[in-house]
Amino acid sequence: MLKTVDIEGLSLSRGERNLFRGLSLRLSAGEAVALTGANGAGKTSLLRAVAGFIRPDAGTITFGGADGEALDAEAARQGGVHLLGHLEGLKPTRTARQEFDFQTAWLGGSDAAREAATARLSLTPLLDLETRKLSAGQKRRLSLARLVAAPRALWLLDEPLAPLDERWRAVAAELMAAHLASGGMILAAVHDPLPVPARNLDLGGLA
Ligand SMILES: Nc1ncnc2c1ncn2[C@@H]1O[C@H](COP(=O)(O)OP(=O)(O)OP(=O)(O)O)[C@@H](O)[C@H]1O
Repeated sequence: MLKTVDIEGLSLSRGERNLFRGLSLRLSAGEAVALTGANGAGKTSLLRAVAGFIRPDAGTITFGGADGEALDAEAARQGGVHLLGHLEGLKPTRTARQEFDFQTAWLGGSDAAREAATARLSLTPLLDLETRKLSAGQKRRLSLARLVAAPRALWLLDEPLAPLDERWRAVAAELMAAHLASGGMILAAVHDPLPVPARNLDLGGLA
């Protein structure tokens, strides 16, 4: 079970440009960190590096288990990490139900957890719509449902509240609080404060 994430001396570039150097961060069970910084500072890139989609120029990202042992990074990412990006990764002509069922089956969610997620995010009226017909906030609810349907220790969230209205921001806040209370971790790129207690890591302005 994933309990810690250690980022040590991380340097990341995109194209020719270095985004940051020597970044270190330790995240433990029950903790949230809000990543802030100017547009283009590298918040999304850092989330994608932790998820394993971008290779750093230097530094390490280590995942730890309950006894403090280092976990195999690929296995930790496969079984312990959710990345919720602001592009929702939905195929436009498939229905919300097809996407939700496909994604949660792939992620290994149980039927009970899937039903709980559908109820919590009030997805029933949306499930038969093609995803291209969903609003930005409705798409985000579909993505948040994944987090409930397939529990994983580390949530990497890219501007999770941005498209949500007040009602669904409150629900997202409750989901985050419950996740932290059960020993989960959150690393979130935000321009507004996270709705749960969080440390701040500021990536600053453009390099
Ligand atoms: N696939 C890519 N190839 C080359 N450069 C990229 C790529 N993706 C992002 N970048 C660049 O990397 C830099 C950091 O982008 P990133 O999306 O990580 O910033 P951000 O801090 O999340 O910004 P925002 O607040 O606007 O969401 C930007 O200058 C961006 O143009």
